[in-house]
Amino acid sequence: MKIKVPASSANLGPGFDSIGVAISLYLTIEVIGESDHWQVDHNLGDLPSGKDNMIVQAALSVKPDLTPQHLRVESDIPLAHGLGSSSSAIVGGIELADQLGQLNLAPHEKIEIAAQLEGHPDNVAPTILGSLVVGCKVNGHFTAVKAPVPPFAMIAYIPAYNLKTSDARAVLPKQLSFKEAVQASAVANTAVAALFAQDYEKAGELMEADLFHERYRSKLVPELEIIRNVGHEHGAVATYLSGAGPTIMSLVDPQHISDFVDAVREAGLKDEIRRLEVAPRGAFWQK
Ligand SMILES: Nc1ncnc2c1ncn2[C@@H]1O[C@H](COP(=O)(O)OP(=O)(O)OP(=O)(O)O)[C@@H](O)[C@H]1O
Ligand SMILES: N[C@@H](CCO)C(=O)O
Repeated sequence: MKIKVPASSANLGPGFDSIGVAISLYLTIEVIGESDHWQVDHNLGDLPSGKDNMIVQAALSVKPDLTPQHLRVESDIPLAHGLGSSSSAIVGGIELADQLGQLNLAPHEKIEIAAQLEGHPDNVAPTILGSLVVGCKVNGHFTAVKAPVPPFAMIAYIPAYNLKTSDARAVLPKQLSFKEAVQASAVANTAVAALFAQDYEKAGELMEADLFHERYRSKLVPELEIIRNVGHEHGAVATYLSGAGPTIMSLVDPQHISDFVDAVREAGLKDEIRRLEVAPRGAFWQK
């Protein structure tokens, strides 16, 4: 039995901590069988291989008396790169507990648990539901709404360097003025309306007009402005900092992908570029 959990790309510009999209890169957790201790074989470098692994910790937070298992974990989601690897691990752990503990959790219950563990729903909600999701905390619980899937290729520029979410949050201001907060939220509201209206010309402009986080983080990820400018000339509808970065995501019309990629290379950017898709389905089990 295997669980497949998609990656995710959060924020989409002004939807800071609120909007995210499931992405076609996967964390796979194979259940080999019961064991006398938790054992996690993985291809993820020096991450923990026992009970202290994030997947196991998430599973035990849901059901502390789960029987220990031998798991095999593989992932094509780069760690600490703004593609939601920690959320995929948390959601994978919740799915594991749900299945092994026969809990039959509803999607909204999984979102509640996962968002409490992660702190915000922008990565975990699309990782659970698939496609594009807008969510928030309200009246002490998390809520999430699925939006139409944008009909674009997601072209990710993945810098070689890592950027921990905690470091990328440390550069954000503690406060915004009332006037700035009103303007930032007006941009985000209109971006969401444009996404639901499937008016991608308007959505693209608004996705590039974030006032919550990108202007503070762009000094950590100087490639953002370069790729955004390339995108304006070469077929990108919008370019944004994926999650806390450093991955930069561009929504590109499929007809313009090779032109866009060539132009990014001509701008002197040499790190990995991957063509990804929106994953329409959230985490699921396979025999
Ligand atoms: N499969 C996994 N198993 C165990 N721990 C993991 C796994 N995937 C990620 N992690 C943990 O999550 C950390 C990365 O989380 P972080 O929030 O910094 O970045 P991210 O989730 O990849 O990006 P972002 O939140 O910006 O989209 C890793 O350093 C590791 O500690
Ligand atoms: N919304 C989060 C995503 C990463 O957890 C951020 O940008 O910090």
